[in-house]
Amino acid sequence: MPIIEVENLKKRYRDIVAVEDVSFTIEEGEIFGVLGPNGAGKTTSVECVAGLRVRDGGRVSVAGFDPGPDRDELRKILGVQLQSAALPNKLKVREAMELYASFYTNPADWVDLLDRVGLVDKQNAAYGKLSGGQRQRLSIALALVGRPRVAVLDELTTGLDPQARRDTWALIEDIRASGVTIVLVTHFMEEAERLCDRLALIDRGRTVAIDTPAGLIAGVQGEQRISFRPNVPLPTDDLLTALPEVTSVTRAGDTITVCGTGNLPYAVTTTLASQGVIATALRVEQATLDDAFLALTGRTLDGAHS
Ligand SMILES: Nc1ncnc2c1ncn2[C@@H]1O[C@H](COP(=O)(O)OP(=O)(O)OP(=O)(O)O)[C@@H](O)[C@H]1O
Repeated sequence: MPIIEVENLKKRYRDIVAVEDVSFTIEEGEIFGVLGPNGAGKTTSVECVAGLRVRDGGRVSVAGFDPGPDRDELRKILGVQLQSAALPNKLKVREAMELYASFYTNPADWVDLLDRVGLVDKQNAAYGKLSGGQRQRLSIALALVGRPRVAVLDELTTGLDPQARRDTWALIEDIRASGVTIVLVTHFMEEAERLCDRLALIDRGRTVAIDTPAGLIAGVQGEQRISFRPNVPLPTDDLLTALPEVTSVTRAGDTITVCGTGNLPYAVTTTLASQGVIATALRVEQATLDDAFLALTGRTLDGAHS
């Protein structure tokens, strides 16, 4: 039974249509990603789900509540970590936690939460003195203080270095393991691929696809590419170009790159082996979510046209 249902959501800001037609359902306990380029309407969509913006059309249900009329009920079950939410620099970590805990009748133990996000030693540090990663982790702790069933996390790892990003991913997996459903807004395909059970791809205010990361990638009809260095020089490319799987063979120095379809790595390596040639430094480039997005929209996730 889905915990969140969004059907034909619409939202405009004066003459800008931010969300034209977004629909998705989220099962309880999922990490559900909302992925798309900047300006696609991701934040606006989840803000409508969280009751922070009033939608212009469509239907939204969160655990049976409509975020419009049932805002107070929603507040009890939904925690939100918003993009670029800032606290006063002088506010101490413990003061922020106490303040947020005071909003709820049955808040989580905030010391325990700080422990989970690795900030228990920073209780007396001022917000302004925290690093980017620490601020993000604090914002997650604040989103969880009301013991939510659903946590909405928006652009959580933007601006973090790779290590802090990986630490945050581990934390999100921990939170899900504790039973919280997570809605993760992101424009990072690695993040979506690594963390999300399912994803909605959003482009120009519309849902263009919903599936698991693997399902979205498998749907890409594009070419595969493999590169290798033969252990002995290949006098001619004919051996490879004759294969039905192969569409092109190019060389750069002693590296050969083969493009094609079907089970290309198998076709190429067995053909080489039959001639006594070993493919060294073999690399298979897999299709990515970016390829899937490009195939669906003609644009890449960073917004560039193909
Ligand atoms: N408060 C606002 N007033 C007017 N236009 C807005 C407002 N917020 C967003 N928009 C516009 O609505 C469209 C969708 O924005 P939104 O922030 O929802 O997209 P997004 O996919 O979350 O992008 P980003 O990753 O850049 O936040 C954009 O064209 C944006 O400029």
